[in-house]
Amino acid sequence: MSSSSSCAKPEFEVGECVAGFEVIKKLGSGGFGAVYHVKKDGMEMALKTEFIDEENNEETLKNEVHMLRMMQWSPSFCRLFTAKRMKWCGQSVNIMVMTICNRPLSRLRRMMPDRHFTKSTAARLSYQLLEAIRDLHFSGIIHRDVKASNCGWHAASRRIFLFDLGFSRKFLKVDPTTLKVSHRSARKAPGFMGTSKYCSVFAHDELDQGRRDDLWAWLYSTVELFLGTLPWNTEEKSILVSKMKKRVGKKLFYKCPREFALMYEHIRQLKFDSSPDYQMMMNLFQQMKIRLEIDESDPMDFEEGSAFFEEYFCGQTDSEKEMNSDYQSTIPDVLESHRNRKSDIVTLGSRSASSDDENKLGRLAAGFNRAINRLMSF
Ligand SMILES: Nc1ncnc2c1ncn2[C@@H]1O[C@H](COP(=O)(O)OP(=O)(O)OP(=O)(O)O)[C@@H](O)[C@H]1O
Repeated sequence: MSSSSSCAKPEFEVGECVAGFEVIKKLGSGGFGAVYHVKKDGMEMALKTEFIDEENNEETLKNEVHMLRMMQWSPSFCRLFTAKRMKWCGQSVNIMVMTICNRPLSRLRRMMPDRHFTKSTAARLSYQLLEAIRDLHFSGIIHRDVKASNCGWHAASRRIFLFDLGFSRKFLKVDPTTLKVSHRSARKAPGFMGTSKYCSVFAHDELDQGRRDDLWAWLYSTVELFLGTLPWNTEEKSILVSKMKKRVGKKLFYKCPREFALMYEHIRQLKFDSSPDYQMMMNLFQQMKIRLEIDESDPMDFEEGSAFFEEYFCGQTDSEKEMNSDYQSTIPDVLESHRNRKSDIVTLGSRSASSDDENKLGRLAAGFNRAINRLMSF
């Protein structure tokens, strides 16, 4: 068991000042810490914490900060405002402060009738996620846990941001003498990494992951954006999920725009260290957009002006209400104005909401393996 996940995780209180950032509310928590909505000098941000187990010297956030710093050139990732180590009640805590996103993509999808987006929204979101993955790969990094719950909608830029780089890893290495860059060789037994519902069959087989595996996870996540479900939705056993993935083939895309079958054909022939043809896939998206008359300027299903906005996206979801009511009793009067103000800062991500469409066992296993990997291979 990872030490971070087994050691106590102190909670920051609403109104508390953490490294100069005022806590507005908790957005959710992961295996290694929690994410808070914070404010400083009138600016809203997200603060991610990690309580360090000094005995084991395990610091997942350090890796995430390092990777996010490398991605600051890309518009598909959060801005990193600060990252530091601090003391909190005698404990060492790592924090990073980044752009705050609105609801996670997975929750937005579940708020739709039949839990799927319209073709126009699903296609545009899938394209944006592909752009994020391409940018990450261009920087020499693989994500290893691509899925809609690791994407947040950033309303101001009308983009999705890919977050949670805690699982990510560099796939390139540089020879120190010749300065030649090459793909790292596949490790023999890297262990499972990712989420069973979305990961590639190679990840199920615990093979080392490359760029192709992020694309498989993107493909499965895309199908879910279009259809609201995956054939293995109710299957809990990872081995059976893997079997279903191996069996389903092209049939998976029957109800999706036909261009996805072509992207699938490309992805399925990729080897561990192959370079995917992002441009070819992006061209297929352009073709799809023309064929389906998708207009970039149309509101997304969850944006004001769409047919769904008033009925499905104006209120809070049950899990959001639950998350907010957990804090109700602790909110000091001075912060009451934040809660009452109708603004774009309400209702953001929560762990509890996303957990129902993810394989919990997979997450546990992934958290465990991530801890081991941190210790062994970085
Ligand atoms: N920049 C952000 N803006 C808004 N919400 C965020 C941001 N980053 C993370 N969150 C939300 O905070 C919650 C916790 O995120 P975190 O990445 O710590 O954990 P996780 O992905 O749920 O789990 P794990 O770390 O075990 O994979 C998630 O619901 C996520 O949507």
